[in-house]
Amino acid sequence: MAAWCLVNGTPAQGPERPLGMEGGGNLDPQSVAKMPGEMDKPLISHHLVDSNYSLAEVPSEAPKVGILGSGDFAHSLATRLVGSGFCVLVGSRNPKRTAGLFPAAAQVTSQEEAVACPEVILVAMFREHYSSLCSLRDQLTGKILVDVSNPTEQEHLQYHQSNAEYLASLFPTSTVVKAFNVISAWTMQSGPRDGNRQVPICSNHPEAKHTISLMARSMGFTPVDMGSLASAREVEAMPLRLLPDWKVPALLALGLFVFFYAYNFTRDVLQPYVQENKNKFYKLPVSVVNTSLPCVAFVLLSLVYLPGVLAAALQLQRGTKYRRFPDWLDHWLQHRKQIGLLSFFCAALHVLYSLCLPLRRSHRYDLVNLAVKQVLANNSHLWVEEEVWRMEIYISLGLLAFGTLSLLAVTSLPSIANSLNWKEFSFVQSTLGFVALVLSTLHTLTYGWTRAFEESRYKFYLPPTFTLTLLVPCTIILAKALFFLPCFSRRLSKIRRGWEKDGDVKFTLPASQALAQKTSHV
Ligand SMILES: Cc1cc2nc3c(=O)[nH]c(=O)nc-3n(C[C@H](O)[C@H](O)[C@H](O)COP(=O)(O)OP(=O)(O)OC[C@H]3O[C@@H](n4cnc5c(N)ncnc54)[C@H](O)[C@@H]3O)c2cc1C
Ligand SMILES: NC(=O)C1=CN([C@@H]2O[C@H](COP(=O)(O)OP(=O)(O)OC[C@H]3O[C@@H](n4cnc5c(N)ncnc54)[C@H](OP(=O)(O)O)[C@@H]3O)[C@@H](O)[C@H]2O)C=CC1
Ligand code: HEM
Ligand SMILES: [Cu+2]
Ligand SMILES: [Fe+3]
Repeated sequence: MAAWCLVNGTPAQGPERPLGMEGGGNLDPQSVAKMPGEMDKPLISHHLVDSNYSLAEVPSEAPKVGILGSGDFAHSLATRLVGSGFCVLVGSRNPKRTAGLFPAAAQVTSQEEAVACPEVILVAMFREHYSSLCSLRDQLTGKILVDVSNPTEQEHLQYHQSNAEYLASLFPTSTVVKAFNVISAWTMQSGPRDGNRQVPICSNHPEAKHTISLMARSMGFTPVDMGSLASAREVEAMPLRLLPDWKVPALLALGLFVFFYAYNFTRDVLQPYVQENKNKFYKLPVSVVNTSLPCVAFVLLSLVYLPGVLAAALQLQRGTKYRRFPDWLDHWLQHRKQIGLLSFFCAALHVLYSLCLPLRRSHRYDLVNLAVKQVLANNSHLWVEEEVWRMEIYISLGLLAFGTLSLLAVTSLPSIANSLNWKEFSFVQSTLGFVALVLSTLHTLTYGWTRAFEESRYKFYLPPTFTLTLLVPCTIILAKALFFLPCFSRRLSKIRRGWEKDGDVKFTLPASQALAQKTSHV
């Protein structure tokens, strides 16, 4: 379109073209040639570092960028851009008042002056004030306008047109690019420390998008192409979402905690109070929490491995892998990472709480009281062999389970996950994760021992808490064992290689591969 042709009057010189500044002729070839490789070095461009200039004396050949607005975000943008070697012009309705707030190198002037020279203008204002810029329309013709705005949740619902598209409709002769809205003023000012913050960018003009991508890159961000300006609404919704993938798993964990806490409160505090008139309220902060947390961790861990079993069962029953799983299962499969990490978090808290159990004063009083009782009863040696073994074993199994879970948690860090190949990652996540589930189950079983069968353990007719948690994991372990039987495992591996029960394709596996499949999957 015409607007864009004006900006990019000269033909492209290759992918590392400078920031669309060639039109103005104020281009520094050296700094441009270095740009992509300089990301890991300080972001101040060479002439600012090497010279004895004060920052106020920016060489005139630095690429020029205009900013409209003098608020918080404008200030952060100006600071970052000056630090990245740009010549910044800030356009304010009241330059005298605001000039003192900006770095000396940024020139604060009237709006008209700020947009006269630069080819790129960042609009750091709120949507409702865009229309006040209409008097600048002629001067903005052919220039790139960058919309950095974030709508509030209410605005996002109220307007069907994104802020960027609205800006584009006000300035049909300019090119509008959506960028930088996901970055907070703080990050913008301090700079991304790991040089890895992503900035989604979209525009209807590929050249303008490319220009702003290079600009983002030289500011230390990683541009992500989001396509045309029609995506702006989606890009504007991004900062409105609060940890979207974590919402359901976190609510699930919270719900389980509330349930188990109420259950344990009823059994361990309410029942003694009501039926035996004993005051056990001291158990609320540590004891009841440490009976609830491990149950949450254990249930969440089994919920990580249950959907895999359900998926396999469904495939076996349907006799094909070419039918979509139901939505709930699909969604569940996709949230296993979050559920698993929450399980790890609860398990880690359980470990810390468990280690602190003997530190409590209540525990010391219990010990002393027991000792006094022993003395009065004239018992010199208290040692129940079975109890000793039970505890040694369940503690050890708990430690092993937690160690294995830690491995899973570590490999889910992106830096570690990226260094593993697919097979290694799935060995840790799928195989070791299942081992962790088995170890946790054994830990819980040895902790529970015969208590599930003792009538005195049923408070208010409620069974001991751990019995509630065992059903799902035991089902999973049984199902996995079942799928390991040759008749099921052979059928499952055939299905996963594309065989269909009712299909025309007859599929047979080479014997050696059938064996490998059997051991790798279930
Ligand atoms: C502390 C912790 C951290 C975790 N971190 C991560 C993480 O970073 N990333 C992550 O993804 N998960 C993570 N998880 C979740 C979990 O470890 C993984 O999802 C794990 O791979 C699940 O293993 P699985 O054996 O149940 O399922 P999978 O091996 O994924 O298999 C699930 C099901 O998918 C189907 N399937 C498998 N292969 C095929 C095929 N070729 N064709 C068709 N269908 C197939 C089958 O029905 C199978 O049963 C974490 C868990 C924990 C506890
Ligand atoms: N703060 C942040 O962390 C982030 C902000 N953003 C976006 O950046 C934009 C600016 O945000 P922010 O800097 O925080 O807001 P501020 O309120 O601090 O700044 C807005 C600026 O707009 C200018 N302006 C121009 N015309 C008008 C007008 N008619 N009425 C009022 N002000 C006008 C003002 O500058 P002057 O008086 O000099 O003309 C004012 O300083 C918003 O769209 C926001 O969504 C995006 C990402 C992060
Ligand atoms: C270092 C590792 C661990 C240690 C030292 C440990 C220790 C303990 C202790 C001391 C108890 C008894 C709590 C009480 O007296 O109320 C217990 C119970 C339990 N633990 Fe662990 N544990 C560990 C790891 C785990 C892990 C990884 C899980 C599962 C994810 C787990 C699940 C449970 C469960 C379900 C109970 C039964 C809770 C109840 O019903 O009272 N533990 N553990
Ligand atoms: Cu054009
Ligand atoms: Fe979701």
